[in-house]
Amino acid sequence: MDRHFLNGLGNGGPVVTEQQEKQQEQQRVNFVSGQIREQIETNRQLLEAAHRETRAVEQNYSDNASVNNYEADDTTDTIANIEEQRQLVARANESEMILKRQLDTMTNLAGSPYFGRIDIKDPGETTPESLYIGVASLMNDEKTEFLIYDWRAPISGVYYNGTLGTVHYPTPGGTQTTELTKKRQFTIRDGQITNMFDTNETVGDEMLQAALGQQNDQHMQNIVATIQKEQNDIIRDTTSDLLLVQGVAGSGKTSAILQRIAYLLYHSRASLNADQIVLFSPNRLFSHYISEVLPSLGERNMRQITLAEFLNRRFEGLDVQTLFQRFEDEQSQTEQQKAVQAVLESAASMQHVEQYCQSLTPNDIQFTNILFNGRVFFSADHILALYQQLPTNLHLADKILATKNALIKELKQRIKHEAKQAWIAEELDHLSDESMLALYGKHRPEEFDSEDAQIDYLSRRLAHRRLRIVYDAIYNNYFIDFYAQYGHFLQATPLAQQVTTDAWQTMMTAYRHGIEFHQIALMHCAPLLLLRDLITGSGQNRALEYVFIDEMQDYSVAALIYLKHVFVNAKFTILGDSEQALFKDIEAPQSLLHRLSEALAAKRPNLIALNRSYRSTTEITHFAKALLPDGDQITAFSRHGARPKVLIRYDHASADEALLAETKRYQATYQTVAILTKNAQQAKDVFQRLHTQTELHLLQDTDRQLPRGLIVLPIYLAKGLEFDAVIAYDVSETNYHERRSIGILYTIASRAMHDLTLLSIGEVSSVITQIPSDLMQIEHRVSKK
Ligand SMILES: Nc1ncnc2c1ncn2[C@@H]1O[C@H](COP(=O)(O)OP(=O)(O)OP(=O)(O)O)[C@@H](O)[C@H]1O
Repeated sequence: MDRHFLNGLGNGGPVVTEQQEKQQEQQRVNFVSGQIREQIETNRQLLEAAHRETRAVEQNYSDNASVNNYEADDTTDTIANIEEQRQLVARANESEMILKRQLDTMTNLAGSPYFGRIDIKDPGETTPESLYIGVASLMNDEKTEFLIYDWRAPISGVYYNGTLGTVHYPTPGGTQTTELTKKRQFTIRDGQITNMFDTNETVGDEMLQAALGQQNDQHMQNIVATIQKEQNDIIRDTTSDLLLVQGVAGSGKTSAILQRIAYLLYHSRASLNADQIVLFSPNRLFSHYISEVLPSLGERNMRQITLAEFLNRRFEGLDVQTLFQRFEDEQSQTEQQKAVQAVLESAASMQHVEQYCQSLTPNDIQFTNILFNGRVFFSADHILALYQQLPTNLHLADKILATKNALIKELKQRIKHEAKQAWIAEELDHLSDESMLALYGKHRPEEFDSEDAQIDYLSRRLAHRRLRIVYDAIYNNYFIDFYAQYGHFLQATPLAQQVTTDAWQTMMTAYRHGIEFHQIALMHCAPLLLLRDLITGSGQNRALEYVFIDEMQDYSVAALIYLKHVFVNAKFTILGDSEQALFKDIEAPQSLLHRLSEALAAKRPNLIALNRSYRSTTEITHFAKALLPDGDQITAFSRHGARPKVLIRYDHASADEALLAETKRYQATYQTVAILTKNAQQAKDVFQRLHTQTELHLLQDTDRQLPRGLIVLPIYLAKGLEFDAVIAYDVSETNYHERRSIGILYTIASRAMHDLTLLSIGEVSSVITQIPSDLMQIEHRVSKK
């Protein structure tokens, strides 16, 4: 195989027909597939050898580690030896992991080695060179040439971005210019080219058509073969410290950030690993849904957490209201309650926290007694006195730290004192043999000169153990009651104009009441955590490099500010679609960027808007966008299907009948069919009525996986997900009459890839009846006569 064949198909030679060209490309695929197979074989043998090596080293390690220390004279040598062995095991494991990863990558490449080809002619060259692009790079056996370029290589950017002609691409040495003379796309399945064509577009629609026409399964797919230009801008942005992506439903926001993570990991291999990246995802189902994308690209998954999990970890012992509960509760909120919530969740409220902390006087700090066995061990007054002795010019957090250190010092003295008390002597008398043996630690009874010395030692050890609980309380800052402190903050905060004194008072009472029952509403979380962190000078994570937040419309500005405070060194990528706001009103992307840049003190903010919707058929997208007052900017991808169907029934029995018939019809064609309801109660009701008649799964917020078959779930659990067919349950005016019904119905409609039915029990919601009727098929009447 000569180099010209490998890298110069169709370049400069005699004119070849399309058929011949396809044959030549197929030959190249065969050649590359052969190379991959060979390399897989070699790798497999290497992996087996590495595996044997690891086992041997591990065996050796466990033999050595179990040496009886008591009998060995040279314990230090043994420890050093064990440490050396441990490192050997770690290294052997790592080599095995690397080989395994290489093998996985090759296996990924085997059936479909690449999807793109670009021909480029560098300045001064006469013939172009062909580069083939796939999910990972591959060199020939001699390691002299790239058979496949990784899609993330600098030159590969040209495939996604450039149209034919002069193009530029970044390299470590600066921007390079070259001429793009050809761009070719392939679909290769099981080593056979099934589709191939040249294009001048970024990535032609034909490939995309094929990708989007497929049925959905339990996992999201990677999109590297068909990344679109704006998505590519998101993926390859390495400079912004705040990248705000505002994209309409189904525009590929989630896809783009996952490929972005793969891109960042590739480009900062030496300095960045997957553990330094965290994605805040909307729910656990979503985490599972996207979990295969990065592994399919040969990368480890980033960390994933939901806001609820994050908050629960920080509010140990408290039951934090979830987004879902809040959504449910909000349906019965008064206007004043909404106003109070808006105030607490604003950037201004976080500023108030800062100001409050700056001007906090010693007497206002809510010091609290530290108890031990039901008695006051350190009194709040004593702690205040310690605090007041400190120099006044110290920062609040430094003073708290100094107080903490002073308490720990006192505790050490008190341990000596307590060790001499009767309660310790008594406990010592009643210790079991086993506990007593443990209390000796590394000493042995015969080592002591006298019984007194022995008892002294044991008493101190026991007192130390028993008072550990006090140490932990000091260490964890339990000498300040942060819940009371926050209550004090609420009391001290100037009342916002839009809020009445009564409403504020009611909120404070509800807050205190909640705390008594170990509960806290979401709106209090960000200000309270910031307050606690500022007072204690803790709570920050400096190691994280990238934070991704999906579905940002569900986060308050206060929550985002808090996350920025926590992940102080991280670059933020925030994705959202204000149209899908389940909780808030819609906001224009530019003004949002402005507001966020200010709130998060971003130095290099960037906004990328995605207006093309890929998920749904043209008909579904046209219907969904018509629901929105400002949906004009949304463009549909041209892939056709049936118009959404609106079914109207006037009683539950006939509605259930229609629902069943519709699910049967969809299940005959599709893999994933979902009934989406407005809230959890409705999902439960549907489940209870139908599960005896058809196999149906009810999903709840504790679920982590999407089961196969027909499912019913409230819309907030379906955030970020997609289904082949969706049935929106009860889109009647009674069910959807408030303003925010628009966002909810839009989110429901936009979950459907191929088919959508909306079932109304009674008169249809005016959100739907106000749109042109030719966008839907109506069965029965839209309104009662
Ligand atoms: N460039 C692309 N090539 C192939 N498929 C794509 C592309 N962009 C998006 N898609 C597909 O479109 C669907 C929607 O993408 P994704 O879930 O990333 O959108 P989203 O903007 O996060 O949606 P939403 O906000 O509605 O949850 C997915 O099935 C995804 O695979």
